[in-house]
Amino acid sequence: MPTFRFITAGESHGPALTAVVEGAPAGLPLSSDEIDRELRRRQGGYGRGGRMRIESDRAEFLSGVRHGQALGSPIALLIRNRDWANWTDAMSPSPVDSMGDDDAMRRVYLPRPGHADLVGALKYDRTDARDILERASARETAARVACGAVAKRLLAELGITVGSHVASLGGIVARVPDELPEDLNAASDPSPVRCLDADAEGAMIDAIDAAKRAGDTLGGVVEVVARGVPAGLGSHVSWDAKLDGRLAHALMSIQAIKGVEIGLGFEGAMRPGSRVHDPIVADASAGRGGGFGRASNRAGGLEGGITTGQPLVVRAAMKPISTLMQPLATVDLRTGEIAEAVRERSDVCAVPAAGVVAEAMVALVLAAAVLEKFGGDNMTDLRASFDAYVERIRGRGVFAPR
Ligand SMILES: Cc1cc2nc3c(=O)[nH]c(=O)nc-3n(C[C@H](O)[C@H](O)[C@H](O)COP(=O)(O)O)c2cc1C
Ligand SMILES: C=C(O[C@@H]1CC(C(=O)O)=C[C@@H](OP(=O)(O)O)[C@H]1O)C(=O)O
Repeated sequence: MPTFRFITAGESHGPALTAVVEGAPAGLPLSSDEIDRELRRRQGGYGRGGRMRIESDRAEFLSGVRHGQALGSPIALLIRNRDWANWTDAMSPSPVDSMGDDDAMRRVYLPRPGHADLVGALKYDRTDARDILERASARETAARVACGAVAKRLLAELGITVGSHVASLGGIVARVPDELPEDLNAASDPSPVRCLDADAEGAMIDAIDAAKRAGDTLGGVVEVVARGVPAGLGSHVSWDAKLDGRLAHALMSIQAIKGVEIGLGFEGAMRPGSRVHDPIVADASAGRGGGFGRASNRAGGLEGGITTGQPLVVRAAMKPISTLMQPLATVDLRTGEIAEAVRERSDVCAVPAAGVVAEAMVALVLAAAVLEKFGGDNMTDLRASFDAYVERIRGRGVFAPR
């Protein structure tokens, strides 16, 4: 039985993105409509550039699904790039004769600080940074979101949901209610910046407009919350089994994400232990004959790399977009001469979209952890194993939502 994993391929302006998800159990209900809904969510958000007006992302199943259910074989997904029609020469896989036609071939010699242009060109021995940026581009996150939709469907079958909201943008912090809405996405999606605070939303939109006028860009922080996660996913026994580490890796791998927090995160480092750890309390509702409850969830649903049964709360910090219309200094890759970084069509802010991508990555990590613990090459066996486990830990008084 292969482990649950995924891989993506595709350049930003190539013909398509492709992805393969391996290890989804047979019988998992899957529809391209459900994947397309997630793809649409990722394309939205105030502050995105002209490319999102060209694309209208849709996923096609090429393998692994029949009559609306997974077969247990690798699921191959295709998302076509509409913009490809404008790039067929510049991105052609065939050799080109006119090596001198830089404009037609859209070659990039002026690397942008903050993008992969310079380091990639040096490492891969390229003079044209387009050979690097095409793959470094966050266009790839469309494929991640498609894979994440498969993971979300698997989790939903077991009563686990994953949602997100924008916690801050351009330094403007959203006030959030003490109790986050049960259906987080239903509350955050209607906002153009996917934020739960109407006052902050207006200020965030103004900040994006001001950044755009100034030729500048903005970053922010997104918060992902997974509900219905049973206690016991992940493990303390080895460094690479710890779920907190696996989540941090998955989130940090998203383009432009530079920080990850779990629960209180960095705030916890400023407080004494008495105001950080979550007291263990007797909770009759948690299990037969009394059980173990928690007075708070500052740990964000993880202790020792293992889920506690409380909501999983993780945040990811996104740096501002690196393509600036008032460019920073750079050096020409051909000549070594001082120059200004290339100006390309670009987003001003993509924090709302990054929240949707972060949800996908969290869902993929959780789905892998679920399948690791409960196995099952088909949904019937997976459900039976999951239900038996939930029943057992409830019997021990451990809180296990379902
Ligand atoms: C949803 C999303 C959209 C992005 N859009 C752009 C963009 O339009 N222009 C840009 O320069 N960077 C954009 N980025 C960021 C770059 O992809 C990223 O900075 C680059 O790949 C370098 O990787 P690093 O920031 O992780 O070092 C975007 C990132 C995300 C997550
Ligand atoms: C294409 C997407 O995001 C792109 C991410 C990106 C970058 O440099 O990361 C640069 C921009 O691409 P383009 O140069 O074509 O305008 C964004 O639009 C997408 O999210 O689907």
